[in-house]
Amino acid sequence: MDQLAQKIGAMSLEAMSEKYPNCYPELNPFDFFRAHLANILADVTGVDPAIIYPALSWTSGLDKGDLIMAAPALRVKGAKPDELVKQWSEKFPDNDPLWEKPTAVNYFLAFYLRGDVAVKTVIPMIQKYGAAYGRNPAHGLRDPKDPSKGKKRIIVEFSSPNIAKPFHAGHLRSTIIGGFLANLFEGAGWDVVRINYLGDWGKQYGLLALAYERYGDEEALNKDPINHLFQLYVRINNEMSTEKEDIDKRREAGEDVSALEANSLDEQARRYFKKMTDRDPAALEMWRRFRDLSIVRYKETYARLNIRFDEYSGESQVSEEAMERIGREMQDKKICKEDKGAMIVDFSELVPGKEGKRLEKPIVRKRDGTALYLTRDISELLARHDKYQFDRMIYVVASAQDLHLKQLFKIIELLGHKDIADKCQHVNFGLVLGMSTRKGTVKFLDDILRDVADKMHETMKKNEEKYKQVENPEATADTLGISSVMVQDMSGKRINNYTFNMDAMTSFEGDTGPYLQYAHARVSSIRRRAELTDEELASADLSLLTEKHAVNIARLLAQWPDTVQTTLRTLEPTTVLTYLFKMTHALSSSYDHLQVVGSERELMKARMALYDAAHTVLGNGMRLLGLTPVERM
Ligand SMILES: NC(=[NH2+])NCCC[C@H](N)C(=O)O
Repeated sequence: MDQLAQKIGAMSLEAMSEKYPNCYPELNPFDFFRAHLANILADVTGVDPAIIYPALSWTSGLDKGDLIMAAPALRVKGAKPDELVKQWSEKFPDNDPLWEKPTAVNYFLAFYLRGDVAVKTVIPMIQKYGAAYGRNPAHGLRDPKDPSKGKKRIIVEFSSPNIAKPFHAGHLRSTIIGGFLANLFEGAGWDVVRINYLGDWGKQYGLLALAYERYGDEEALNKDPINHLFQLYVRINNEMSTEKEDIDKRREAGEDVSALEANSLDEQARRYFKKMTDRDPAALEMWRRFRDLSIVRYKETYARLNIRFDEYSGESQVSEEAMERIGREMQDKKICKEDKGAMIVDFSELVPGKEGKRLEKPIVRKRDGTALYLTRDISELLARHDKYQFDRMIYVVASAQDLHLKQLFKIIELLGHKDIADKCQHVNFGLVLGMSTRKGTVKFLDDILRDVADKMHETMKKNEEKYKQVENPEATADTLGISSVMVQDMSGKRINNYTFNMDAMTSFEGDTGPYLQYAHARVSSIRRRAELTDEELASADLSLLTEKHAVNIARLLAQWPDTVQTTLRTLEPTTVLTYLFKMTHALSSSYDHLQVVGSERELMKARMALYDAAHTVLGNGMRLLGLTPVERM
């Protein structure tokens, strides 16, 4: 890049990053192109380049240019925007080595890179950075100019299933999106702490222990803890509802039910859980086993999804003392008040207007003195801040809990910690429809992943030739199955609901996981057949890449680091996925025009260098999403 800057007489890279905010021309080709363009436009328009630089934005497609600028964004007074753009495009130099003379469209200027620019800058850059192309450690630095000041710290809390209950679609989405966000911030130079906040506390765990005492099976527990605990959970819950119905009936019939109630499962569970909160060793030991065994199994599933956690926290880990302390503080600060023996937060009295009403009146302590989900979250948030001193914290939780998290953040603010509340963000998402089976019975994540993998395995077997060459077809089918599920999940905006559709997600038609994997594997296969070394690719004569298809692939490759930067703002996996599918479409339409194997040697080297760069970027994008790119399928 530095050489290029010298050759074209542009300002040095260092000067560029001094002059423009978040400008990293040595890592991001578009920063380089933009900075150079802003300098020219400053001369052409007489406007301060600091205003021009952020006004240069993305186009909706390569046919609309590489960058576009709306004239009104430069705030030139007294002139008509459509006339301004005409003047500016005329004044724009004809001989700039990077940019063609811009075209005026209404009140926009559309800028196109010269044919060879993307090809010659981007391919060497990708060869140099490899897996790091697209990363930019500066985003997470406390001081981007001085790495010795250290990284900013972000907590990503995600997945957070409930022990003994099914790992449902909400947890699956949280796992996929959270894993992706953690990767995203890691690549942007943040110190990332991944926390799994398990649902592992409450009366239902007392009930579960009772079930185990009655019907537990040591062997089944060790073999498949998640399923066994779930079976116990379902059985005891059924029993409890039958019992409740019976008591209700008797009560209606005028019977005295107090003795029955005092000995009911519900009451026994409450007493058991009380023992747990009182730290009774025997009661805790049983619960601890359930928790530990469940975590072992969760870890196996997470590993299949390329996910790990730094901390398995959970509702059980919140200290009773801390909750009591904060409870008193809330009372002193008049944030909560007594209501029929319970403690509630009446937001309508604390927060003016509609917002106060919308936040409702959550309970923070029940009549019997026990804490709730919200109470635990309040303490946990503050404890995390003490422990990690985070700069930012993201909760990846379904939009069904929008209100809960709004209440949580507002209470933190009312406690006098607006600074902490401002660092917290709820990243929400919609529902997955149609995931439970017809009978309404739930499915475990492992079962779903196995079903999808089986389906992919069947498809793979249909092509005998290829199938024989795949080293470990089961493992590949598993990877493809997981990709199917993940890509379907990340295809739309997070907030949208979608329907779990096994046929659609495993299809090779359309923008699916298998199609993305296929696009990646296809480039690998060309590379295998071309039998070229890395040195040969590095010395390829890139000026041979003159075809429109080659140029367009390079223009897209240049956009990757910018796409990652945009994603840091949108926090949407679909931003990355949309880019990757654009890439795969450009690749698939290019193959007929850019033959590699069979072309003359120098041309073959140049084209392979281009495809190899595309292979790197596809792989980088897929790994960022949490997918495992396959080389053969
Ligand atoms: N800090 C939080 N409340 N995180 C979300 C936890 C999700 C909860 N375990 C559930 O399944 O609904």
